[in-house]
Amino acid sequence: MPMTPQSAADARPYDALLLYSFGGPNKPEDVVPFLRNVTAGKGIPDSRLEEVGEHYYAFGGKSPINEQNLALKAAIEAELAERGIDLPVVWGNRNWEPYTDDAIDELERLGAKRAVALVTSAYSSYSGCRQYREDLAVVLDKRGQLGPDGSTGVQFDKIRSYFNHPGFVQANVEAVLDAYRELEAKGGSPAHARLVFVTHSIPTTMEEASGVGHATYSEQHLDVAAVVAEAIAERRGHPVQWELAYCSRSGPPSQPWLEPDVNDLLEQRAAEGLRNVVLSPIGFVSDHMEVAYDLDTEAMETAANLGMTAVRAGTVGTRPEFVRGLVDLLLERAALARGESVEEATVGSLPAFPSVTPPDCCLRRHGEPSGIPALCSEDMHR
Ligand SMILES: CC1=C(CCC(=O)O)c2cc3nc(cc4[nH]c(cc5[nH]c(cc1n2)c(C)c5CCC(=O)O)c(CCC(=O)O)c4C)C(CCC(=O)O)=C3C
Ligand SMILES: [Fe+2]
Repeated sequence: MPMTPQSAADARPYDALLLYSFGGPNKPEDVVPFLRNVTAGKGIPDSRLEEVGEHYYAFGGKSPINEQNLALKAAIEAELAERGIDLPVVWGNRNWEPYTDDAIDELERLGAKRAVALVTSAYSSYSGCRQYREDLAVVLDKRGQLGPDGSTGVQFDKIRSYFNHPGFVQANVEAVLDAYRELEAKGGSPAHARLVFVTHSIPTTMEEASGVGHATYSEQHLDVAAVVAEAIAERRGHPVQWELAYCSRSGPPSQPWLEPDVNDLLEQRAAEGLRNVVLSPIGFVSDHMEVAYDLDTEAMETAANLGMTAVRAGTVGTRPEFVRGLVDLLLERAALARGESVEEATVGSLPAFPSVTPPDCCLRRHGEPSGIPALCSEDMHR
């Protein structure tokens, strides 16, 4: 796609970008209300909530996620300016300030009629896709701005799940290469290291439901992992053994979630004689709390106790490959909205995911419609 200043108008028909994220607490008093927002009606045991609360308190009650989203917003704004695209970026979160409702207020203040949402989850599942679309619908409904006949409110489209977009994948490759250098500097042995990709675990029921009309959540990760590992082997000039592990499990013990847990995997591999590990958190886009606690605190401690030399690769954060990719995705979505045919860039073996999803895409579990409409779906005519 040519990135000349002439393409400056090509964000049309959009007049704003909504950077839509999870949110997190900024101070100790925020922690409990934040956790209540996250877990409303999700059956997370109190014991788990107290445990997660402690993770936040251990970091002064402040999650890094909000500052990371502000940094990403600034990086996107800089990239838009660089390309001569005049499009305001508004930030909002599902679970903390600025809330979805605040973001829509802001969009209205800016006079936006049609916005495109960029969700800070790269992969498709209920948690990374539909839940965001449902929350938008719920908030619009509360505002009296949701209806099959169109509405007076802001119209939303969504940028497709971008786990297999070249920008996201290349940024991960660079981050993993940096980690290999760090392993070497720590006296480790990169050629013998296992590359362990890590993502957020989800219930197996959510995993199954994530595969309607496209590859499932775990299949999406396996595809990205294979591409990244191959690129690392090529760039470093030695074979790379890799596998996928999960972190941040919650829910009752009786409910199966995706495994292996990263800590269990490290124990097993250490017992088999593995000594060098590179952890690559491909499931997360920034070094937020799940990375800071579950990986940097817990998994790194597990590795140290096992006598392993381990490093954790960075997340894509504001890496230039990622930020440029996001703006490419925005322009691609805009061209689709204008009815133009565009090449939807991907890497790996999976096709580009739909930006207008099938009605039953990414339910929490199969055959269990949430009863809540979800925006950016084929059955939502707005
Ligand atoms: C797939 C996925 C992502 C990755 C995609 C993405 O990056 O968006 C993600 C991200 C995040 N998850 C986060 C925090 C939490 N997630 C929870 C709970 C849950 N997450 C789930 C899934 C995911 N979550 C699931 C299936 C649950 C169980 C409840 C339910 O079915 O919905 C809970 C409740 C307590 C607990 O169970 O841990 C908390 C506090 C934060 C903020 C971190 C910060 O503050 O820096 C972020 C970015
Ligand atoms: Fe989560």
